[in-house]
Amino acid sequence: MKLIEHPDREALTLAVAQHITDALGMALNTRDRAALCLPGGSTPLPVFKALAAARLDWGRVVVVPGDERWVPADHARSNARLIRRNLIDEGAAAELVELYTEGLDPDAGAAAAAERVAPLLPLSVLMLGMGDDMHTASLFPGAEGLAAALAPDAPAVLPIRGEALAEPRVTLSLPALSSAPEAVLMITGADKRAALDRAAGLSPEEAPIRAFWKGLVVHYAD
Ligand SMILES: O=C1O[C@H](COP(=O)(O)O)[C@@H](O)[C@H](O)[C@H]1O
Repeated sequence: MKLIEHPDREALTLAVAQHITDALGMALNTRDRAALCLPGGSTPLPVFKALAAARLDWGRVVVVPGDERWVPADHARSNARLIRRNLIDEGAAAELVELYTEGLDPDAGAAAAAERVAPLLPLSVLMLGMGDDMHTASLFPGAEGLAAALAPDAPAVLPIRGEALAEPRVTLSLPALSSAPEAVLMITGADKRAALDRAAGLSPEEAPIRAFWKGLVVHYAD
């Protein structure tokens, strides 16, 4: 794991956007289409806006959320909606592959999403977020479905449930997420910085971000 500390959030945003732009540009030099996997939540929002201005051949980029809350595509908690509004509608003319399917429950929906995601693998670029509880994507410590999603032979997308979760979720599995050559983690604030330190001494079951440690580049600002 490599930690890069930035003086403030503006510098952090610019550095993460540049990191992803460079990695995507390199992927587009060697592949017809590049697959960019992005986190949800609130932290990456300024990066999405900065990325939208990047001079990339977005028509050859497919974007997929790393996880999704099982809510309709226009719901305020939808990760796909966040990506659509802040990246694609802001000018990055990429294709967005959504994980949610209207009318399916999370189990059937995860299987349907796995069929859409499998052809995108290996991912070209993986950006992750992390919660104070050390979850990443929707790999939550103690969640129902975590062990299946961490298994080496897991399908690309699986359902996740947990008492602390507001709604069921689906997540790209560890094998799908870690098909990318590296993982770029963006975190802000002292609580997440402390969670990262805590994760270093724990297992992936206890601290799912730990499953990405090898090759993980962490960008941090307070
Ligand atoms: O629920 C989620 O949380 C994490 C972290 O989100 P943040 O708002 O604390 O940045 C996010 O990476 C994940 O994709 C999302 O579904």
